[in-house]
Formats: sequence, structure tokens, C-alpha cells
Amino acid sequence: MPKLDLRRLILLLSMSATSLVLAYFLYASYQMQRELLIKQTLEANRIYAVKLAEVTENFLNTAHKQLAYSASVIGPRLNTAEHLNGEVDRLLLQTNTFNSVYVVNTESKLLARAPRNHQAEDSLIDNPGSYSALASQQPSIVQAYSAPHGRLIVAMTHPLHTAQGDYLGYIGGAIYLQENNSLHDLLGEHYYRDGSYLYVVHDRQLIYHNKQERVGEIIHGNPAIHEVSQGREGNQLLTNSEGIEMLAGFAPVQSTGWGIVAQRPLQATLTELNKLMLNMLITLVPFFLAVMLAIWWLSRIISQPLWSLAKSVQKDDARIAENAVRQIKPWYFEVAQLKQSILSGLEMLNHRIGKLNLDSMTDPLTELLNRRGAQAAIDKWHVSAQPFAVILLDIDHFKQVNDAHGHDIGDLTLQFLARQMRRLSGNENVLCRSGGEEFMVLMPDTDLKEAGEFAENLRATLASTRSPAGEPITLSLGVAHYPISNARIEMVLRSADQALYQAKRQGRNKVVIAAAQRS
Ligand SMILES: Nc1nc2c(ncn2[C@@H]2O[C@H](COP(=O)(O)OP(=O)(O)OP(=O)(O)O)[C@@H](O)[C@H]2O)c(=O)[nH]1
Repeated sequence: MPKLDLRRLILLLSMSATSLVLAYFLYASYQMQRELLIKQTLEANRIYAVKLAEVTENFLNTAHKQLAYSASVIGPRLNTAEHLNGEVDRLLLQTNTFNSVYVVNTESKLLARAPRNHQAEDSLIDNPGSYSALASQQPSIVQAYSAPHGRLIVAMTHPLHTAQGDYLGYIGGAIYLQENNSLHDLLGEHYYRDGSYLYVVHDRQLIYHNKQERVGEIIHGNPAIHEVSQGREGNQLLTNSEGIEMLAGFAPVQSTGWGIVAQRPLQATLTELNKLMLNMLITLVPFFLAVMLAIWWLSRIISQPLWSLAKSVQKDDARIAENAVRQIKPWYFEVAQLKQSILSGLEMLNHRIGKLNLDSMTDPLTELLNRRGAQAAIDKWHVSAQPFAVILLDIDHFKQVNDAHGHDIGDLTLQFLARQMRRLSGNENVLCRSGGEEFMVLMPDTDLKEAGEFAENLRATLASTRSPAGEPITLSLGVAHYPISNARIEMVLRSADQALYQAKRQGRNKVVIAAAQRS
């Protein structure tokens, strides 16, 4: 017998199906959320980089305007040291835009500087930025360079003119990339806690980075830097110099050719999602268990009728099995069909058993009951203490019928006698061929007198009716009664037999009634 029953099978199937669907659902929603989150973060970083590029652009414009204003205040009065120092001090102190402000004449000589330092006035400003500013005589931005004191500097200049427009030199403002200033504050406001950071590059050189030691570093092989250096904005998933996957957004500062890159580690982005998925799983587990419980319960309801059908069919008695099957209430189609099929099978079986039973109790020649059939009736009456009369009868000299007319005529004669017995007998009587040419009539609720009259009538009828043998047959009959003849049934039958024997001895064609038992 296989160990797996329908209930377990349903549960197993449902569990596997539900688990698969759940796993797929979690996997698919994780993948979708992951993609969405990556896309959103990339886009957010791009927008952030664009915004920051705009703000930087504005900052640089404002710085230029400040220099332009100072240039207009200074005017042609380059010889007045007090005036020059006053203005460079004001510009340095009033805003936090520059780390140093200085005025340089056309010979690249320093005329004033704030803050003051060892650099003597009239010293030569000997760097390519200064020369190019003097050469262009235009507002300019001097890209990052290392100053003699070791600092990395971005400088801005604005030309100084006389009222007539003669060029006198420039006023310059230096932004130290590794030190505090408005630009540093502006870029430093970025949220750095979850590993996110931003940096600014110019010509692949880091001119701003939250790790100050990295400022000045030249970066190779970074696709975001490559793109932004080409003046393009966008976003990209990339691996940074430390091998960490980053979601980077980048945008150029058009006026300076700088590139701003804002990035967030992929892992930090997905950590929240992982937590979310775990919470989802934890929330789903009780629901999953509840569903399994419901399926367990439902599987019981589904398997119960089948189980009952199987149990009912296993009963020893086909009649009891049939009744048990009838009691089962099928609530779904297949069980109803199965019940119907089983019932048809059992009905057929019971019918066959009934027919076999009947055959085993019937005499095939006369279709009266045989000895076993009569015995069954006697047993039944015995149990219910039913009084009855019994008549044993035997054809006289039947051997002669066979001998004279043949066995077939003998058979027809036996059938003829059976017909006569049926014709004369009431329905309630049990008629039986107890063997050979011997017959028996069992008459419930009939006394000896009535039974004797019936026996006499039968004898007289046969004696006066032509049989298949061509002439009437005569009968000898013995009559007894239960319990009048004897309180024990087998003794009653013996009494009837003795009465029959007596009838034979007294010359045949005769009825003898057994004497009542003496009490
Ligand atoms: N045709 C036919 N004959 C049967 C059947 N059963 C028994 N017999 C015959 O019945 C006869 C009974 O003969 P006996 O026992 O000598 O009795 P009887 O000739 O009737 O004589 P008594 O009973 O003494 O009057 C036998 O010849 C059996 O062959 C049967 O089914 N068909």
C-alpha cells in the first residue's frame, strides 16, 4: 500500500505550488524593485549633479561679479597702496568666496594682497595663469594649478582699466581647493553618510573630493569622468577606484569645463530593499501557514467521501456495504460518479448473490424449493416460534412410471405434481421437493385438521387427474404439526416421515396424520 494518501497529496501539491509561486513572486518583485531603485537612484544622482553644476556656475558668476565690482572700485588708482589694500581686504573678508585676493600690474608684479604674507609687494607673479590673464586682458579663470606654497588653486581674474580703457593689470581671487571657502562649503553640503559622495574633476584631475588627500589626483579609466569631460551629463553604474559598485550621476559646469559626479554605493541603495524583502517574507509566512492550514482542512473535506467510500466497500457483507455506500453524501461530481458506479457494482453483485442463493435453494426440475430452501424456512420459523403443519408426500410406485414410460415422462410427471401442489396450495405455504419423488408442504399457522384436509384434497385430486404418464398417479402422505406433534422440530419431521411410511404400509394412496405428542 502506498503511504501517500489523497490528503497528503493535496497538501504536498498545494505546498509546492504555493511555495513556488511565492518564491517566484518574491524573486520577480525583488528584481523589479531592484531595477526601479537603481534607475531612480541613477536619475536622482544625475539631477543632483545637474543642480550642483548650476549652483557652481552661479557661484562662479557671482565670484566674477565680485571681482568686477572690486575692479571698478579700484579704477585707475593702482599707486595708492592704502586704497588697494582696503579693497582686497574688503573682498576677502566680506565674502568667503576667495582664500586670497590680489592685484597684479601689467608686468605681473604683485601690488596688493589679502591676506598679507611674506610675499613682498612688487614681487613677480610667475605662473602661466597670470601671464595668460595679462595676455588676454579679459576676465579669466585659471584652472587648478599647484601654487609655490603647495596648495592646489583655482584662480579667477578681472582686468583693471583706466577711465580711457587702458589696461592696467588685473585683480585676482584664488580659491584653495583643499581649504575652507564658499565653494568648499557648497560642495561639502552633500549627504555623505551612507557612503554617498561627490567629486569635481577637471581634465581628469580631482579638484574637489570629500577625502581632501585625493584632491589633485589624476583619474584614469572612469567612464563617468570620461563622459563628463566631454561635456555630457548622464548617469552610469560603475566600479570606483576601490572596487565598489557605484550609481553615478554626472553633469558638466559649462563655463569652466569642470565635471561634477555624485554617486551612491549600489550596496547602500539595495540594503533598504533587502530589509523590505525580508519584512515582506516575515509578513507572508503567517499568511502562508494560514493558507496551508486551510488547505489541510479542505483536503480533509475533499478526501473524506472517498475515504468513506473505500471503507464502506471493504465491509464483508455486500448488502451492508451497499447500505453504507448509500449513506455517503457526495458533495462534488467525481465522488457522486464514483458512488453511483460502486452502487451499480454492489447492486449487481447483490443481485447475483441473491440469484445464486435462490438457485442453491431451488429444485431446477419443478422450481419448488429444495431441501435446503425448506430448511431455511423451518429455521426462520423456529427462531420466531412460528407454529406450522408439515406434509411429507411420496408418489406411489414411481419407479414403474419411469420403467414404463421412460425417465422424461417421469420428469414431466414430477413437474405435473408440482403444478398441482401449487394450484391447490395457498401462497403462504412453502412447497418443496425434498428429493427424488418425495415432496414436502410446510403450512404456517395451520392446524393438523386443516393440513389433513389439504393433504386429502391433494391426494384425491391427483388420484382423479390424468398425469403425463397417461393415467393418474397416487400419493401417500404423512401429516404432522409443530409443536403439537412434537416440541422439537426434527422430531416433528420424523413424525411426518413415520406417518408417510405408515400410509405406504397401509396400502398407499392414503393420508396418515401423526398422533399428537403425549404430554
Ligand atoms: N424420472 C425421474 N425419476 C426419478 C427421479 N428421482 C428419482 N427417480 C426415480 O424414482 C424412483 C423411486 O423408486 P422407489 O424408491 O423404488 O419407490 P417407488 O417406485 O415410488 O415405490 P414406493 O415409493 O414404494 O411406492 C426410482 O426409479 C428413481 O429412479 C427424477 O428426478 N426423475
